[in-house]
Amino acid sequence: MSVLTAENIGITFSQRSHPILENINLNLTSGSITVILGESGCGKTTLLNILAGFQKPTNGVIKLNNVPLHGPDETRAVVFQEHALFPWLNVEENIAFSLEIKKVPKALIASQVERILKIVGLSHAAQLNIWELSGGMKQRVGIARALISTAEFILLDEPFAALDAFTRENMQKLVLDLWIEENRSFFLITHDIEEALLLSEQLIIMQANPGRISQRLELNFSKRYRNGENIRSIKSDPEFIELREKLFAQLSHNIEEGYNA
Ligand SMILES: Nc1ncnc2c1ncn2[C@@H]1O[C@H](COP(=O)(O)OP(=O)(O)OP(=O)(O)O)[C@@H](O)[C@H]1O
Repeated sequence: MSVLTAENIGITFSQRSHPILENINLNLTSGSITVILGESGCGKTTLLNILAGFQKPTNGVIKLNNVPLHGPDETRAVVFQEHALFPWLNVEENIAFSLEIKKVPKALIASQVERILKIVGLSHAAQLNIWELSGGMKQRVGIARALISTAEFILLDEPFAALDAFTRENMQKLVLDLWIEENRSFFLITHDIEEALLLSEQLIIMQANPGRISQRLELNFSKRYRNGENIRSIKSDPEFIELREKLFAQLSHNIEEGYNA
């Protein structure tokens, strides 16, 4: 089992006097699903960039199985909020791109792409151009590109922010299905309290100025989905609603405190 660890992560940007992140400690184990929830500007994307190896922290270290990591590598793949797809390539070419670069044999690429298209429900759209896709389909291509890699850790930065409520719930279902079927670790940033509650085994709540972890919750709503309960039934459960309202009140209090600071 692999573990990606953030140890005492802090970062201060040179043009700012105060730290953006301070003393962040995290453990992501393979097969787990972790969600980060926090107000705008508390440093969620910065933390994801540090975990991905795109950004170097000022303090602390990212480790994989206790070995320090010093940049991006094949163990971590990122799905961005903006789909970051290549508009001049069609759906299957976008998904195949990273394998083409590595000069993987054509037949192997074709079978991998076919497998991943099936997993994300896009087999019918393999030949479509990117501009012919809906927002949800584009985000499926983004996820497919991460899944075709061998990355054990899939890091998703607010992947569904731009989607309507129905498509969003469809995508939440896709993430849960992938988590159940693929033995990988998912780390997802969201602003959406319902999404955070539904998708996380480990829910990390962050506060701003400096960005820090204010709370960690172990939740079982995702496990209830794994055990066969449907998403609407979970989201309308009184326990879910009570926790949603509690977190809403808590986060709005944090934001008001931030305004008054
Ligand atoms: N490279 C950088 N240089 C200077 N400041 C930066 C840099 N990257 C991020 N910041 C600042 O760090 C803070 C945290 O930004 P970040 O995007 O990580 O927050 P966030 O919680 O993801 O926000 P949102 O939810 O709005 O996307 C912001 O004030 C941002 O302006």
